[in-house]
Amino acid sequence: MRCVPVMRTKTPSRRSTSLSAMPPPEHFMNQSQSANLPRLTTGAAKHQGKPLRKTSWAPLRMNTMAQIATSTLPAVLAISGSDSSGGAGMQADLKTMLACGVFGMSAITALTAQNTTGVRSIQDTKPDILADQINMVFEDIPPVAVKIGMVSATDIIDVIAERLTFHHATNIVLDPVMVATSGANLISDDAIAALTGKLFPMATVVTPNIPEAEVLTDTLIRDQEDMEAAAHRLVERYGCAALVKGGHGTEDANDVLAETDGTVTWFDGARINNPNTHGTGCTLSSAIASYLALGDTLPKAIKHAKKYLTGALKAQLNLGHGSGPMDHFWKYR
Ligand SMILES: Nc1ncnc2c1ncn2[C@@H]1O[C@H](COP(=O)(O)OP(=O)(O)OP(=O)(O)O)[C@@H](O)[C@H]1O
Ligand SMILES: Cc1ncc(COP(=O)(O)O)c(N)n1
Repeated sequence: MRCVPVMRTKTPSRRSTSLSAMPPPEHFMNQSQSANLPRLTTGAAKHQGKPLRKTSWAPLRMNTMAQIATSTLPAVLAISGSDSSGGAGMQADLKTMLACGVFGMSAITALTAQNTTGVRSIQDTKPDILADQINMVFEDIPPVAVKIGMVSATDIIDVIAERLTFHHATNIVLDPVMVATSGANLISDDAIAALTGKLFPMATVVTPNIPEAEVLTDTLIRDQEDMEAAAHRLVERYGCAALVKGGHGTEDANDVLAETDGTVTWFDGARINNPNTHGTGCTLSSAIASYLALGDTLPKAIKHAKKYLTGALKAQLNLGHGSGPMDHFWKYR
């Protein structure tokens, strides 16, 4: 069975850049790929292995400065909780961003002590420290996209909403994390109201799984028709696009996107037989933010993100005693 996600749209598809045409970042290339890149010969390279005479420094420095190669990457900010076991939360976000070709930055909302079998303890970040993290990032390297994950308390949500508004954040991908795969509750009941009231209206897209979409829409989701109706309801209620993910369904892993202009797009994916799904939601949302930062439209970003996630599941990494993490680096092995 092939597991490449397929996209079906109910309106004519939009144009966007092809990712396959994009070269991987140089440090991920193999030797023959990187050997084909143009090289700059700096003054320092010419002197390799030989001690430099003092008299040669001044011309050498000017020569080197004139020829320094500069490069840049779109930067993406993850605002999420730390997962000590590395498979979900901030750790999954940063690994995903690196693998998807953007520069990942972090504002940590909570420290969790967890592994693949459960969550032992949670310490929320003090709101002023969270505000400082967001400020320091935006003041220096303004992100092109922002991914928001675990936000467990109202005061944390308030500060995120206020700071992101202040900094005119764009391309906000919000994964409304409620319950961990291991079963632990990761948000308080009163924080759900703050999340939907303050952060949903700012989001470009929200990405609930089926149980989360049921809570957010007060409906039962039994089939794909219900998933699509829930996605529409979220768009109507909160004015942002909504991707309802089918990972918790019983058949294929199909996700549905409803956009504010009424467009509905299904992203079909065959269910992969892999019990290690810790961090799938974190990974998908970070990949969507990464591809938005790289210039994709929302449907294209989701298509590429799902392809990345599918590959990570197909790699069949098997770590830990519970539902384990995925191989975020699968593309480069
Ligand atoms: N077994 C699977 N095979 C293929 N795709 C899957 C599988 N499980 C989940 N997915 C995909 O993973 C993505 C995340 O969906 P899921 O419903 O698991 O989110 P989630 O529950 O928020 O994740 P998390 O485990 O981080 O809480 C979706 O694109 C979904 O279709
Ligand atoms: C810090 C943090 N953020 C998010 C999740 C959800 O991921 P999952 O549902 O796969 O456990 C998690 N377990 N921990």
